[in-house]
Amino acid sequence: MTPQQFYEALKEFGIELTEEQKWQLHRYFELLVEWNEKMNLTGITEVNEVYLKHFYDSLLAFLMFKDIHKCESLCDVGSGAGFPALPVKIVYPHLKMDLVDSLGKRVNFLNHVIAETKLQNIKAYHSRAEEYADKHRESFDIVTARAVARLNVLSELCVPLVKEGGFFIALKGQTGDEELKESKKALETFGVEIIEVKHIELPEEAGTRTNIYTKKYKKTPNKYPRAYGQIKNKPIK
Ligand SMILES: C[S@@+](CC[C@H](N)C(=O)[O-])C[C@H]1O[C@@H](n2cnc3c(N)ncnc32)[C@H](O)[C@@H]1O
Repeated sequence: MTPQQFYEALKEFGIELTEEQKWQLHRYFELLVEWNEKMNLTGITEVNEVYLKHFYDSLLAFLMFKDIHKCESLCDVGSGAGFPALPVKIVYPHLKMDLVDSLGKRVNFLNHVIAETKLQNIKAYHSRAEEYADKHRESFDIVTARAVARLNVLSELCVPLVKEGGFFIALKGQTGDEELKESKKALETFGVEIIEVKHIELPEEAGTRTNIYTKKYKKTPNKYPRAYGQIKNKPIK
């Protein structure tokens, strides 16, 4: 997907990018490739592949989420090199965003991209998500994550951060349905219900996506999230 094809694809969702937004995405791409030579950020560095497998893939779940304009804040757990958070922030600049990652070097990269692309009301934090919940419990309209952990583990990291009435959106690949089955109890325990599951084929046979949308209908019990060892070794079943 060339950048031009990417712009056209967004138009199908009613989004016409400004020159500034196009520049922000391109600058982000350049920094990703540049920093990737010194540290491990991504295996995908060819321009058309980045626009498809990182930018478009990150955005799809949000382009298809009609409540996005009603939401004000978003937390991306395990942002890594910035996905899905940074493309989403560039396209939806009204969102106030926190990016959380447990790896300090990646957080430095994220804050560098944020400064270089002149994004406002967004910051990356060096923290484990389960510790971030100490001070940011029930704080965000949307909490999201891509490629961080299986859903039963991921939901314990993410859902405590979601406000009552807010959304936890998990970007999943082929194993999405199987992960959903094993996570029914966990999702209920942490206080969210499934509102939609979208199966999508990426263009150019780039893979299948299962994007899972849940809504928080009650507070997460205070004992969650537990310490990571417990979350990982004894996920709710
Ligand atoms: C495979 S990368 C995925 C990065 C990005 N979301 C993407 O889709 O390209 C997983 C990231 O999650 C971070 N991570 C894993 N467990 C975490 C936790 N408990 N809290 C915060 N970050 C975590 C890792 O440091 C890593 O950067």
